[in-house]
Amino acid sequence: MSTAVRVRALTKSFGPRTVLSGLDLDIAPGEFVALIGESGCGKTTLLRLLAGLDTPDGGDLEAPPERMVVFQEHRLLPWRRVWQNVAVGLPREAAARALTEVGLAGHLDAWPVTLSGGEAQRVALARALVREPRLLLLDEPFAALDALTRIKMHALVRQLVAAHRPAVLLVTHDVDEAILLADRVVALRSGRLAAEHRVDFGGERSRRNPAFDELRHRLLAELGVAELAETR
Ligand SMILES: Nc1ncnc2c1ncn2[C@@H]1O[C@H](COP(=O)(O)OP(=O)(O)OP(=O)(O)O)[C@@H](O)[C@H]1O
Repeated sequence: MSTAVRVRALTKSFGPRTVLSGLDLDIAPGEFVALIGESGCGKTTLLRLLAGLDTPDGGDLEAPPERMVVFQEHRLLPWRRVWQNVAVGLPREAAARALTEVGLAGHLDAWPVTLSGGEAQRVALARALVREPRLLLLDEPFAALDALTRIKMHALVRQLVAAHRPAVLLVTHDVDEAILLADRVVALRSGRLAAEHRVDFGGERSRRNPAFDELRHRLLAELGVAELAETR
């Protein structure tokens, strides 16, 4: 497959509520796509379809079977130690390597209840990446974290994705997060992709770069909230 994800004319309704109505999306191998859109527009619905957790009503959807999801909540099993959560069916050494990569080499034998929110999400990332997925689906994985932890997680995700090169779909409310992490940002509105932007700055990818602010403003305008965002 020359694309990791290929979606055509995808439709999904819940009872009378049409959530996705003819959505097209391609994600190339190793590409990082961020999906933004207002609450309830169908972001998680699309992610669940790509994860195989739900079935579409119509259209075509191709996604690799080697796919892993990280949710907003860590979903660790409380009765398994950290390494056992990461390495279900794999040797302890595989978990140790993955946990070292996320900075938790010292927590292999810890119980999930003893972890901070940020640490638990690191374990969730290790659990996903230890399987070397071709597609990594991230559903607001940092939304419940405090701002400082989120900054650290952004840096970690950039590092992990550069090392493992999965295709990534990140669902987020956070336009800044989308621009900081993704190769391409797509906006979902009225059941379809309403806009897309390649994040292709000359120079560093940071809030200090004027191109960052320019793209941020365009995305907020496309989501219909630019003026509200400017007048806080
Ligand atoms: N299993 C379900 N049964 C009925 N309605 C559902 C179901 N799952 C989602 N919906 C509805 O579909 C719409 C889209 O939901 P979805 O969770 O995909 O939105 P979202 O963009 O991810 O929202 P948020 O950003 O708030 O998480 C919402 O109106 C939601 O209530």
